Amino acid sequence: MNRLQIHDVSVVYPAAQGGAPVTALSDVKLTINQGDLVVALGASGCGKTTLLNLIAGFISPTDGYLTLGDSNIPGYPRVSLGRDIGDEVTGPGADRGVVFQKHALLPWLNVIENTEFGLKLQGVDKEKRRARAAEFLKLVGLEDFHNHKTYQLSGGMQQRVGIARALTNDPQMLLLDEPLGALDALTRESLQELLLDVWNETNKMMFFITHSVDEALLLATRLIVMSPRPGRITHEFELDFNRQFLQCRDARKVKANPEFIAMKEKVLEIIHGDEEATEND
Ligand SMILES: Nc1ncnc2c1ncn2[C@@H]1O[C@H](COP(=O)(O)OP(=O)(O)OP(=O)(O)O)[C@@H](O)[C@H]1O
Repeated sequence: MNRLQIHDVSVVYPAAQGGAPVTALSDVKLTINQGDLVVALGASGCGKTTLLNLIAGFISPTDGYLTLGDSNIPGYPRVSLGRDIGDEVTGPGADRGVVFQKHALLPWLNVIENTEFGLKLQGVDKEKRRARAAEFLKLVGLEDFHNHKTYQLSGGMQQRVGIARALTNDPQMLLLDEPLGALDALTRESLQELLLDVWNETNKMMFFITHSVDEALLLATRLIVMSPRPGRITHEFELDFNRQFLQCRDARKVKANPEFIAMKEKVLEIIHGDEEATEND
């Protein structure tokens, strides 16, 4: 079983000219198991993107460390009792796929060339990488768009290519930094459903950042709420609204569930409290 573990991690950004250092994350502990869809919510500046960048290996912790690995590989766990499974995360790797808010596709390549790009860099032969890219383009509903240039596609379709591209590398984990934030409401809903289908079908670990409480509650198996100054995880909730959605395929019905409404109120209260505290600082 794959697992990502974050062990007592802090991140301090050095002082900019004339300013003080910023403690973006303080003493963060988090375990993400195979099949977890962890969503991070929190007031602006609470360290969500810093946490994602750490998991992606784009930045290093000031204190603490992260591990990622498969407990079924002989030799693991390195330490008993299920802790320290896997290898220390020390930089970016193909085991983690990142989907950004802005898709970051290459405009001179068509859809399938963009999707297979990571495998091409890894030296996978053309037939193999085409077949894998086609498989994931089908999964995101773009099987008829292989030869389109990415700038000919709508924003939602471009994000679908970004998701297919990340999946084509077969990462253990998908990291998504507000991937739906720039989309109109209807496209956003259809991509939420797509992501739940992808999660359900692939059973990959996912770490997802959003500013939308509705989106967080609908998608998450575990919701973490973060607070700023210093950034830390203050609340964690186990949720099953995504399972409810996958059963009934009706997001509006799930969102009308009194439990959903009560959880939304609870989370909004936490976040608004943090925002007011920050404004009063
Ligand atoms: N490269 C950097 N150098 C210095 N400070 C930084 C840097 N990146 C982020 N910060 C600061 O670290 C804190 C956490 O930032 P981060 O972007 O991780 O928060 P966030 O929760 O993702 O915010 P938002 O919701 O606004 O995107 C903020 O105070 C931010 O100003």
